[in-house]
Amino acid sequence: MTTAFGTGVTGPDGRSLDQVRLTGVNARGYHGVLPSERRTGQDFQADVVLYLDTRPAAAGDDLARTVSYADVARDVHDVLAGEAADLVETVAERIAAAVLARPQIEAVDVRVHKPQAPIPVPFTDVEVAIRRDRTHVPVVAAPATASAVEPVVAQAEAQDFRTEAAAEPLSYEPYVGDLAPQELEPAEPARRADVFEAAAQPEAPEPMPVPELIAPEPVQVVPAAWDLQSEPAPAEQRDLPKEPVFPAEELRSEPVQQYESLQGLDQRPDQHQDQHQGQLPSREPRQEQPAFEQQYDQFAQQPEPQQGQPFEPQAQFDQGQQFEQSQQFDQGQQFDQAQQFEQNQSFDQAQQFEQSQQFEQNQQFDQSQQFEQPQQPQQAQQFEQPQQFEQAAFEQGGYEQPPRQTDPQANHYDQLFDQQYDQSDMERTRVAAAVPDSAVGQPEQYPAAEQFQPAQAPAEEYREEPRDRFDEVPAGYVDVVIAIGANLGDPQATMRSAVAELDRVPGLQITDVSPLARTAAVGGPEEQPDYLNAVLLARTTLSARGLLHACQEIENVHGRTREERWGPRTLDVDLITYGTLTDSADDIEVPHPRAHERAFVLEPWSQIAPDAVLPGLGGGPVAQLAATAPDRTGIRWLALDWLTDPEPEQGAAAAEPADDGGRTVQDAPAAELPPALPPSVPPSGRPPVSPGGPVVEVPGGGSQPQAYPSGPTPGPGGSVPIPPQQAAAPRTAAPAGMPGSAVPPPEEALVPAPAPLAPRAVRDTAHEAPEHEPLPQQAKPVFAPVNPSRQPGSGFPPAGNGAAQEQAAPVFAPVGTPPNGLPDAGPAGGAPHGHQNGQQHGQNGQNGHPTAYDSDHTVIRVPGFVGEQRSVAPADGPIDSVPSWAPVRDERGRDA
Ligand SMILES: Nc1ncnc2c1ncn2[C@@H]1O[C@H](COP(=O)(O)OP(=O)(O)OP(=O)(O)O)[C@@H](O)[C@H]1O
Ligand SMILES: Nc1nc2c(c(=O)[nH]1)N=C(CO)CN2
Repeated sequence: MTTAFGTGVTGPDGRSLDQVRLTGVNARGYHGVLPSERRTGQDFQADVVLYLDTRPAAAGDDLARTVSYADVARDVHDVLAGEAADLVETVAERIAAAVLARPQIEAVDVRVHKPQAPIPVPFTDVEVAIRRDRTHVPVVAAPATASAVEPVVAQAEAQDFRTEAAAEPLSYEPYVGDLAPQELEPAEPARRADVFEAAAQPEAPEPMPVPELIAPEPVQVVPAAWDLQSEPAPAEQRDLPKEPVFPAEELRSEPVQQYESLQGLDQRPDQHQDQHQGQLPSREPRQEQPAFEQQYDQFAQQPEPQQGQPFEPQAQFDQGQQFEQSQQFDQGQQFDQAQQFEQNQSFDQAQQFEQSQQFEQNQQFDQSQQFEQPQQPQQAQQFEQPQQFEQAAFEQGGYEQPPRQTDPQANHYDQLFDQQYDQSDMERTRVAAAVPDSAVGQPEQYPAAEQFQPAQAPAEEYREEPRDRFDEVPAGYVDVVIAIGANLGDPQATMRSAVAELDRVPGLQITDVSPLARTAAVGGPEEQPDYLNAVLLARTTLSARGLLHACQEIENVHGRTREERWGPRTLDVDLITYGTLTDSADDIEVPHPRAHERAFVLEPWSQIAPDAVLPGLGGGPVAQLAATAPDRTGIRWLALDWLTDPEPEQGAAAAEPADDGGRTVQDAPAAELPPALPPSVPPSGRPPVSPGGPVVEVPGGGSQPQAYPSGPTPGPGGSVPIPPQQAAAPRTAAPAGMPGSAVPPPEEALVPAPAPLAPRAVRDTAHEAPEHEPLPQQAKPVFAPVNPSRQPGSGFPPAGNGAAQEQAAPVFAPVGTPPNGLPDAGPAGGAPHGHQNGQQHGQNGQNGHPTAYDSDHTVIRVPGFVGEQRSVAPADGPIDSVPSWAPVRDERGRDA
């Protein structure tokens, strides 16, 4: 957000006002939408620039004629630490209101920072910056806690400098301006702040002025929590000259009291006297209990926590705890420092005692947080994880890849696996009976229980209360990453189908689909066909376990069997990440325990999320992990338009190798050729088709015709018809495309395919012959929505509208050394190579290798991932890892 922060304000006389700048006021606040933010709080910072005429104060060298920055700081701090707001914007507005309650101040710039915001990607800060003045007034009133009472001298002389205005310690009021004019009360006429208006009488305080744009309509004033003590301070208190004036103790938040306590500012004369007599000042009961104090109270009422309940000690969870402990330790340190500071202030013993009590309280609160985790494992932790992960990453000095660790769950996982394969029948039954989470009392809708036909009654375990964090249903969407793979049957068709089916799972939305990778099998029996792999980005409101069950159900629908570990399969759907949750249970572990070492997951993932970071042990930047994964050389190619490419004609001749001057399949060393995939046995019931279609780039630069039977040819306009009655077909556990199938054939969900298709821009993640990589002239999105009902906002590029597609074409710009002879890049200055409408073949690079965007714009080679690994993507980001010309923004305007 940009603002004119600190850029100057003209005063009533047309001259620039002076500025008092206060930066970096910070406090732990409880603002935010997420429950965990409300519960645990986080650091907030604020900067303010006060615009006023400082001449009166300077002339008399008199603090009373200006504003005390200490008072302002306290107010700012009080807002940050005070009543929780959902939005940073509201916090900024409150600060502005508190500041402008001082009549001397003509305008204020406020910046509020939320550097620990729960954002699951690396970031530095979230900042909201606003400017408010006497005409563009804050949309909330000043907090009751604001030090709005000005010294008498300042008030008396304010008129000379045209700065008087109401200074009552008003409470915040909900904004009822242009947002909800119909709710305005006629009895509450709109008032405009006017710096020339006389200050309100103390005995009859005026309401906080509201913007003039407010229509005189009825208003329903919902008292904010800030209103709890909104009566004006008594006249005596307001008139106290040059004395620090504080809101009643019960109105001040605990952090504010601590702050004041540290400053020795919270002691009233009588309290000082008490302390000098060695007595502790009694604490008045608070009417407004800070959130963490409530938590403390709750904790105090709870029984002694039992060790190990309900989580098993897990390495990853321990790690999470460490992060939290380090946070707590930090807090503790702050309090240690605070204590020392107090001691340095040589306050009397009574005060120190009180403060040490506070410190103890805090320690107890820390403990309560710690023990709350096992007792209240749901919800909170899920959202705390991002913070913990972020925090840990920051503490480590960025997202440097931690030393690779061997799978800490290996034994457990192996056991689990053996069990599963020993009892594969049981496993099938269990998965089939993995009834929706609605059966465990959760509001999940996938899939409706009655639509299942489990082989046996749902196991008792599924009727239990949520067992662990994997059963938590999130309050909002959680970003997830799902990997799919197949090497039996008709892999591409199955995977297309799976994408459609996943997107149709209620509570799950696929937001992006990676290119399709052809990969050498990793692990399992030696003689195994190549896999096709892809990664899906999605967001879900399902619990992690609910989502895994949905994935397994789709595996089952496609005839997944488990005969041997890592054996060939018709479909594998793995849950790679669930937000930044890192945890494991008997039946589920996230992140997927082997994701960090699997190029067949990491490489497709990094293609669509170059900045993605895999959380957890062994995690790190996905692109970096991909570049070093042991199986990276097994990545054969990436197909771009695999979701939307038209089905090759029956019996079509194998695609001619591109006339690209590169080696053809015949030229390629046999050892480099990917093994042929087995004959198709499509589970979808559609007839197999002969190979043909996209050119496959093989190690060493050769090409080979290759194809997988896929969906039907799009109709006119590139759309694929969707029979409505089938689209609404009920879900059952029958195979896709069969009568009563739970899963409609994939084509039903593929709509409408943009025609003609062109490849999505794909990052070249390696550095092989970068100078010869051409710039595709027009790259367009190749992925169409897989569910027509999910329209704008679903994250998919616009579909079906040729013009829209045209406009959405990515912008290309040079990010490295331009290829020889290429003009400056840009939307209109692309390389002469490339293609249009998917008809031209990619041109040959000057080194004799085919271009990165190959024939039919369907398949790209993956230099560096085939043959010898030539380079490793640098740690400092995807842009640097792109060797030459490459898209810097994709069709959605995102960085590529
Ligand atoms: N994040 C996860 N994603 C998928 N399965 C998981 C996950 N965590 C635990 N599992 C468990 O792993 C079991 C085996 O899964 P599956 O048969 O798909 O393994 P695989 O795909 O052959 O091997 P791998 O787990 O190495 O990918 C499943 O029954 C499931 O309960
Ligand atoms: N290339 C490749 N190899 C694998 C895959 C896979 O999806 N692709 N899945 C496995 C178990 O999930 C084991 N090995």
